[in-house]
Amino acid sequence: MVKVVVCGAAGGIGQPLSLLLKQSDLISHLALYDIVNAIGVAADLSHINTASKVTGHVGAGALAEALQGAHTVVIPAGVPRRPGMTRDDLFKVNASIVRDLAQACAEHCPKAFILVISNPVNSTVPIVCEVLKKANVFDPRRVFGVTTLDVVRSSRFVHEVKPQFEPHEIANRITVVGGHSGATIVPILSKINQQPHNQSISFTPEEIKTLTHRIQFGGDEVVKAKDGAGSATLSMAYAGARFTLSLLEASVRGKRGVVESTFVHLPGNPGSEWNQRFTGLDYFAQDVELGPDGVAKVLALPELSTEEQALVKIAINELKGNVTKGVKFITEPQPGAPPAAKL
Ligand SMILES: NC(=O)C1=CN([C@@H]2O[C@H](COP(=O)(O)OP(=O)(O)OC[C@H]3O[C@@H](n4cnc5c(N)ncnc54)[C@H](O)[C@@H]3O)[C@@H](O)[C@H]2O)C=CC1
Ligand SMILES: O=C([O-])CC(=O)C(=O)O
Repeated sequence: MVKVVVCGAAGGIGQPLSLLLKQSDLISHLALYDIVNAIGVAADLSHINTASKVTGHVGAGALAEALQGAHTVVIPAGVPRRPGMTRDDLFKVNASIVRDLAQACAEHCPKAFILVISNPVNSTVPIVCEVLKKANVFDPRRVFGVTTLDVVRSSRFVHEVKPQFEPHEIANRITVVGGHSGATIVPILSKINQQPHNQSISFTPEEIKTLTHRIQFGGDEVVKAKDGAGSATLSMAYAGARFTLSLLEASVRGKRGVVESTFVHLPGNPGSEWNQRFTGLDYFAQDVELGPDGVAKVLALPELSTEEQALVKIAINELKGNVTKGVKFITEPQPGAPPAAKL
């Protein structure tokens, strides 16, 4: 029975994510932190007749008490995109929000699992890792970029092309590698097996092209449809809850064989050497087996088709810049950049 903290809990993702987490019997205390409105959201959720206690914490002065004793911290804090923006455009605002939350985690719950939802994930995850390294509390097994929405979208979109395959049955069988923005999102569609029949799903080259593009730019579909009112929140809450609960199943309940695609720091993580050599990167999303301490094993990339190899090459090139930008934000802060808030 564990304490889970949601930072950014009053937001578009934070509220439905907290609602989904309130349903889990693995969580004994759900602490909701935000700079606004978290007390009201907590009061509302606390009337639901499931086991966990819910508390609300508002403002930087209340962050320490929210994080104290946390087993897992989920971070959907920060601004979302509007039409015409890239995820990288969010860096300006979200980088310092994530940096300050990571600094507070380093001080108040250095052993907690940290799940980063705030965009741009390709840069915010390196920011968290660098803050923890600086504080001498970094454990690469415990920091995750949440890319589950790419897997969720993949299984839904594949079902729409191949209705004979149920989305929930293929949900855990599609690996998405790379990162979490446009061309860095690479779904491995050449290797989907549907259990229990072990029937493989095959596509025409045109289907692969259309599906890959839709999965890579699924976020833009929602941003456009919401027309200025933000980006994916409900599907993201579903995906964020799925990842959080998978991690709790593996780490708290001791369930074996739990695998999710996620963006992690490769050096120091068990099994990551092959992917590190292949990509030449320190951060990459791929299937990861989860265990009692977080990452139990980074799974080697599957055999890629020629087209997938080309896509991964493009992803690697873009990721290099995204990762470096995040790392440098902590290791080489610009003069005039806002200082870390005292939390
Ligand atoms: N990883 C992924 O797959 C996805 C990531 N996202 C990202 O998630 C983030 C949040 O999106 P939404 O919930 O739609 O935004 P939102 O604006 O609805 O909610 C964000 C919340 O963060 C809070 N916040 C701002 N600064 C904070 C701080 N310093 N500490 C704690 N809370 C703070 C705000 O008060 C607000 O309640 C965005 O960066 C978005 O791009 C969105 C969808 C998918
Ligand atoms: O598109 C966005 O900005 C939000 C996001 O990451 C997604 O929906 O995948």
